[in-house]
Amino acid sequence: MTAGATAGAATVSAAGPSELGIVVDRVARRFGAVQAVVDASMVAPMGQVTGLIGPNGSGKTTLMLMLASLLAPDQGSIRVAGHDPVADPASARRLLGWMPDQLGSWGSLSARTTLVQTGRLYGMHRLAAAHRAAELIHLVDLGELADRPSRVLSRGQKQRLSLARALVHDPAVLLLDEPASGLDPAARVALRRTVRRLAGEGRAVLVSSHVLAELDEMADSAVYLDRGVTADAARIAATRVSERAWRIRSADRHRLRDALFRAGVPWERIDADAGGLLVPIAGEDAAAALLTRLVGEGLAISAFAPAVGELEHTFLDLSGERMAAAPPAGAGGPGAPADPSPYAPPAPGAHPAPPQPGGPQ
Ligand SMILES: Nc1ncnc2c1ncn2[C@@H]1O[C@H](COP(=O)(O)OP(=O)(O)OP(=O)(O)O)[C@@H](O)[C@H]1O
Repeated sequence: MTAGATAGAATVSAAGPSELGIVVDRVARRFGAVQAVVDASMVAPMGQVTGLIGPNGSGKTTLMLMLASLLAPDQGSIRVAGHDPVADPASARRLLGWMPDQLGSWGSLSARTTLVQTGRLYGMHRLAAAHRAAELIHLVDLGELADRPSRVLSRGQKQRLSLARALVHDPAVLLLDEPASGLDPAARVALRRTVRRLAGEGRAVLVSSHVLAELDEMADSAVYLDRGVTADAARIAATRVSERAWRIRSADRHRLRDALFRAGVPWERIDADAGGLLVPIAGEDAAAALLTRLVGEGLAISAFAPAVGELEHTFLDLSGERMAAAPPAGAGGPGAPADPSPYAPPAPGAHPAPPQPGGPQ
């Protein structure tokens, strides 16, 4: 995903409703005493993959069900390729493909029959439905299992059948709820390629997932749902300059530690893992300034990158669960003002003495 890309309400452009694929405006939905979706607004443009992210119980599936015309919102409006799934569900359903988190098909039907019957339900001729089923079986690589009852399929194989079923009528908008769950690594790579290709052909693809590293590689932008409310653009923009851990690698870790200390990073805030030293840095500008300084000191840096993906960082930041605490005021930590870099040199005696070689790395 491109750094910091988001698809909040504020990103609605002058594009027409069908170009936007999915448009959700101030939607709410309650189940008895539970307000599952409080205030959700978002867009998912055609030709792009949009991630839908949020903690357990934040309302993602409820929102997806409303988009799929399977649940009516209590208030607000939804447009799917320009159609209102409440007022005109038939038109919306013709244009959208829905992959739920559970397959939900008759176990006695084979994958092929499931796909053919789905095509028939969309009004396809028997031969056209059979042809389409064969195409999709090839696409999701279920050839050897196509004529066995779907109940014998593994969880991952059922996911692939579910994706194929969502694609039967060649929809312009795709709603995928946890599509990668149960897939092995090779199937995940294949899914990622398929999803990117489907978007590349002009579809709007909305993907809900807890596997944020997966989504990072798949999604052009993301919508964050927290306790039923979508995060607005300003909240998301703020996470871009909030602290996160960066991993820095150099052949000489001790020299690197010393250089980081001289750059104003307190000892106690430098962590380490097998990949290098972990340093909290607030924003890309601060990262660039630190890298420039380290290289300027003659250090050979072999890796310098965020230790967590963009989506995970934003998710954790919005959830208020960030690892690193803010540096104490005036401590010259990563968020400190530039002089000349964002890492102000520490005042003499401001930090404990550097640990001796052989200490924790
Ligand atoms: N049919 C229902 N009746 C009552 N409460 C419901 C119903 N469906 C969902 N909820 C409640 O609404 C809230 C949002 O649920 P939802 O399934 O949309 O969350 P989610 O973000 O998809 O969660 P997860 O990530 O765990 O799948 C939860 O508190 C859930 O218990």
